[in-house]
Amino acid sequence: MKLKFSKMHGLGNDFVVLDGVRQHVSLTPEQLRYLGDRHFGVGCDQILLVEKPTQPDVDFRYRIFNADGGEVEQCGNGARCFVRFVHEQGLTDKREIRVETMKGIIAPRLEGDGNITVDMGIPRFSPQEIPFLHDDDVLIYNLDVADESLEISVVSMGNPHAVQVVDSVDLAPVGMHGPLIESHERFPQRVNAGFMQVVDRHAIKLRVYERGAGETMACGTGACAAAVAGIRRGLLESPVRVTTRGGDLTIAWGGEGRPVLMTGPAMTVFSGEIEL
Ligand SMILES: N[C@@H](CCC[C@H](N)C(=O)O)C(=O)O
Repeated sequence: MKLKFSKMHGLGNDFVVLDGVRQHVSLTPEQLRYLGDRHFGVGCDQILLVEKPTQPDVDFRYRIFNADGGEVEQCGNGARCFVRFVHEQGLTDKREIRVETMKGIIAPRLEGDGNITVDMGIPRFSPQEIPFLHDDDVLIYNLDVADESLEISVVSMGNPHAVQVVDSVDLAPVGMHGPLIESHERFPQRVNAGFMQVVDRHAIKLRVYERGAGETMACGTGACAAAVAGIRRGLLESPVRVTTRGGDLTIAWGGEGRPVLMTGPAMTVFSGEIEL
């Protein structure tokens, strides 16, 4: 089977994007891992699949697979690439679209300057919604990791995040603690581990060890989760500039019960065809 794809990225968080509207796409976990493999396949952090919607009043269905082959609920940088892709491929000419994901509707909008703003939905914090095994619903939890007690905040942006404040993102033990947090027994569906350094009340630096992909150059939902956790903890005010290893995102949040807005770029690198 030959499959057409585009290679895209949002701040270096890279994707293989597939048009499942005009071609039939049904991939096994092995085929997804092959597409994601940087040595034997195309190489990416996530594979994004554009499909026809299954609900009324939405334009597309958006499915996301980590490089390890697992399907997940949400991907922020991917959402911006999704909009760029459906425009470049002539699948729509609407500047604002409504997209169905595993965990609800998101609404990305192509801005006049070429950036994309995505309404990422309302963040959730209760342990059951993450899911996170804990009886209380509090702002900061202690998590035992490698003989240390880390202070984390938990946020669901549709997908699960554990965010901690560090003195320096450059010195943070992302490679050592990241995988231990990702697979911690208190996160039954695993988790994305964020390490945020507060620069000032409107700016942070962020590194994220992503579930199913390892540390990425940037994580859109991770940026939303970190900004929201920082605002709830009284450390930050909206809007927040989030500096990742791949560049900057702007995150705006109006507080409890309000949606998070994420703004940033999305790029196409090349298109190709691969035999599976
Ligand atoms: N890179 C993404 C998040 C992708 C999914 C994540 N690894 C998960 O397993 O939840 C983003 O930009 O949000």
